[in-house]
Amino acid sequence: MTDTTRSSRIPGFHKKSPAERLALVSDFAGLDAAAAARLSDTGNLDLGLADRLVENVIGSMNIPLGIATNMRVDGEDVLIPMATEESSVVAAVCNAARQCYDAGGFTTSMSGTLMIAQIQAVDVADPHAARLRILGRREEIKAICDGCDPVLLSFGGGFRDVEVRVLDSRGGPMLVTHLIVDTRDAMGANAVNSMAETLAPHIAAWSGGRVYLRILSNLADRRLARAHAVWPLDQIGGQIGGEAVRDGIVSAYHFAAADPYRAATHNKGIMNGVSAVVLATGNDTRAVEAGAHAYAARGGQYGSLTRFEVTADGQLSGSIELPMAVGLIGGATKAHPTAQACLAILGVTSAERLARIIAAVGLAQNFSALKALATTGIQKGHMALHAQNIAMMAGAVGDEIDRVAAALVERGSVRQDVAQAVLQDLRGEA
Ligand SMILES: CC(C)(COP(=O)([O-])OP(=O)([O-])OC[C@H]1O[C@@H](n2cnc3c(N)ncnc32)[C@H](O)[C@@H]1OP(=O)([O-])[O-])[C@@H](O)C(=O)NCCC(=O)NCCSC(=O)C[C@@](C)(O)CC(=O)[O-]
Ligand SMILES: NC(=O)C1=CN([C@@H]2O[C@H](COP(=O)(O)OP(=O)(O)OC[C@H]3O[C@@H](n4cnc5c(N)ncnc54)[C@H](OP(=O)(O)O)[C@@H]3O)[C@@H](O)[C@H]2O)C=CC1
Repeated sequence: MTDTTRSSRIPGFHKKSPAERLALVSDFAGLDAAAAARLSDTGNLDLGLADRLVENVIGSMNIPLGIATNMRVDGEDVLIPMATEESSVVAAVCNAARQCYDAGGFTTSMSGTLMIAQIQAVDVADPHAARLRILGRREEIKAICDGCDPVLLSFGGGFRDVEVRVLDSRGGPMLVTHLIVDTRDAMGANAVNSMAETLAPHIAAWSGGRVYLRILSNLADRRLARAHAVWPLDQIGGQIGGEAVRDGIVSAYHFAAADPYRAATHNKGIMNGVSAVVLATGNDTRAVEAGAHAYAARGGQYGSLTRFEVTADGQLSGSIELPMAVGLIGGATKAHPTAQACLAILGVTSAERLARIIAAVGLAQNFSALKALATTGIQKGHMALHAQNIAMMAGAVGDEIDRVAAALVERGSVRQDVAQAVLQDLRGEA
């Protein structure tokens, strides 16, 4: 029954300390002392820092951090920190990277570190002429934008270009100005948003219209990260032979390229890897995910972020291209000590190198998922690793977890009801 005595209207909640908030939440939700203690155990994130990173903090939510091995990117071996709650994601990257390691691993590139900020103007009487008026002010616009961020300028970044589009919207023509800004080692949201807000009154004056939105675009298509790898047939073959595996993977790609229902899952697999590194390094997962999916839908049809084809000598070639707006400065990257440690593990000294490594991880992840799907099926490898989670869900603790998980894999039935039965057996309760 609904409890009508509880109220979520808590004035001044944000002004309380984390401990006071937790007490209120515990009371509201009827949490026992153990649950409350778990919430306030912030692990490797200082509670005071957490309270500064986001609002209304009561604790922190810890996610496992795994390391993907075997990755060689542009001739350099690198260990990959991945923050994810999903089993088999880290193993999949290790597995894919192992199979192309001897062939040289991944080669990567980047289109640049340019972000786009948009300024929306409406009620412009002569949008096409206004477009030219704004384009004619390029040097003035550059000075205004660069004046917003001298620090960025000192690192070689800043305004690069202005573009103006006349959009045919439901509310009539709309004038949209794009500021193209090199944000170097920052993701750049705050930098370009400040520029857009500062420039907005000028756009209103030059266009004769009214300005509404002034915000970056997450479709960061001037910041594309690319990765490529060749998987030799003798490395991917196994029992069914390299050619069959290769053809199955290529066909899986063709399926994703032709069908948005499949492409969504295909790209979700890629983002298993991408988002895990983005999160581990304190970057904005939503920004990267929005950019990736918008890029996958360019041209009007949602499709695959990767491509698989056969090289002239019959090997499997895989490539990926996606927007990668990540930074080493700003957001939580600098503030979160675990993010700093993850960047140290990666050994990256530029946002570009980080973006390129993440693209390689996305490609690796996709290779392993497609290989599993096109051969044994995803459940064999994934469920074998997921068996431990199922064992824990069934109530197994300590040593029981491994024993129950092993029994589930042996029976080929990774299900909670089976786990419960195995556990009862183990405990002599059957
Ligand atoms: C799970 C594996 C790796 C087993 O693969 P396998 O061939 O049975 O494993 P193996 O024991 O022969 O080991 C091969 C290598 O895999 C790695 N490996 C193997 N086991 C581990 C482990 N426990 N921890 C860390 N690494 C592991 C490791 O690198 C190892 O090399 P070694 O170190 O022995 O020289 C394989 O089946 C696989 O890659 N499966 C794909 C799993 C996957 O994609 N998971 C993502 C979750 S499913 C999903 O959300 C996305 C999806 C699938 O829907 C996307 C789509 O539809 O496209
Ligand atoms: N739609 C979206 O994706 C949005 C995302 N966000 C959030 O914005 C945050 C990222 O913003 P971002 O602008 O990157 O972060 P910050 O504003 O925190 O940091 C960037 C700033 O750091 C300074 N800086 C110092 N060294 C460098 C260097 N080597 N290269 C580049 N800049 C340097 C620059 O100047 P200075 O010191 O003068 O600032 C730069 O503007 C994330 O938390 C994200 O979640 C916010 C709004 C919308």
